[in-house]
Amino acid sequence: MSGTLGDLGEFGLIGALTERVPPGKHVPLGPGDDAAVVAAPDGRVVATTDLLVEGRHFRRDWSTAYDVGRKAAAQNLADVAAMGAQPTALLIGLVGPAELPVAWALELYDGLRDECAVVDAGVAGGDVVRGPAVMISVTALGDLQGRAPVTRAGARPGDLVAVAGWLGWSAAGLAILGHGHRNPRAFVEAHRRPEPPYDAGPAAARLGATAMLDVSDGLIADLGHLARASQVRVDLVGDLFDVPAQMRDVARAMGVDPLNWVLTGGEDHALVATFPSGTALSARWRVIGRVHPGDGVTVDGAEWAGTGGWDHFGG
Ligand SMILES: Nc1ncnc2c1ncn2[C@@H]1O[C@H](COP(=O)(O)OP(=O)(O)O)[C@@H](O)[C@H]1O
Ligand SMILES: Cc1ncc(C[n+]2csc(CCOP(=O)(O)OP(=O)(O)O)c2C)c(N)n1
Ligand SMILES: [Mg+2]
Ligand SMILES: [Mg+2]
Ligand SMILES: [Mg+2]
Repeated sequence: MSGTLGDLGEFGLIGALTERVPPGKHVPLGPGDDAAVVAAPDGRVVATTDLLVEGRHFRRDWSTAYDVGRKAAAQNLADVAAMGAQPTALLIGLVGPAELPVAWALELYDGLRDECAVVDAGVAGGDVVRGPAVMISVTALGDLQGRAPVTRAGARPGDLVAVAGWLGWSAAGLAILGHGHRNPRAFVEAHRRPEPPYDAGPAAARLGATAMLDVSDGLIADLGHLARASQVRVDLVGDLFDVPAQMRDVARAMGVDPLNWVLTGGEDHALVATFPSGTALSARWRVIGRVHPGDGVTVDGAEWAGTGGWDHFGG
């Protein structure tokens, strides 16, 4: 569809967007009324929201609208999975200038639709408003399917710390884009379109995970939240992290330490969980450390010097 949001008007835009995204099987009443109705068979709903702001979370010259849509959905669906829940539906707030091409908004919705399809979720509704920059607000809902939520607060001394998914790939991709490059593609693609290991979330809950979160800001920063909530120390074992050769090569060319990307890079939305020692973990979980009495996050017993990850208002 050609033209801009200004050409189409608010209700034309809503019609064009909602036509593109099926509400999905958990939504008996989707877009079109004052609110959507989302099924929650066991009566406990997980709800989470994240904002994406142009220039801060994405750049339109670095990512296509489709990729921004995939990432906006992924960032929120990963939070639902990190509670051990099955995602059911998204609510989308879209802010943009009247000059924004309609095609950009439609492609954004194609990305939202396709990422939702990975977890069998849909888009239940949203809002559109004119504003100076593109901003996307995503609220995700999920179903605990009768399980207790896996919070950040349940880790106990002696537990194993394990990760499912990627670490450092998105940060490497961001660094590559920041240097004005587009290659190696694998990292740039990982930045544009993260692939959270969604089904590992409910699987971890079934395995008896004591705490869990997704890595959005950086492993050390995010584990810091888990350590604080659980009143424990998390010790990571450096030798348990294997940095891929290709990541080492990129880091060498930039004169940086690739372990920094792995330990403090966000936006891969890997799931990190603690499990009672002796838990029979499937191959997708890599053990990276252990929980101890105390506080904070250490690497090989030593405090991590420097920032542990992204802070929107940090120095
Ligand atoms: N403006 C806000 N009002 C209320 N709660 C908030 C606000 N911002 C963040 N939170 C809550 O603080 C916690 C940490 O937020 P955040 O670091 O963004 O989590 P995540 O990385 O999983 O998205 C979450 O439980 C979130 O709901
Ligand atoms: C243009 C651009 N600059 C910088 C970044 C890096 N970045 C932006 S936000 C962020 C952290 C994750 O986003 P946040 O809003 O904190 O999500 P949450 O932790 O709430 O899931 C990172 C690493 C980016 N993705 N794009
Ligand atoms: Mg958040
Ligand atoms: Mg999170
Ligand atoms: Mg954050």
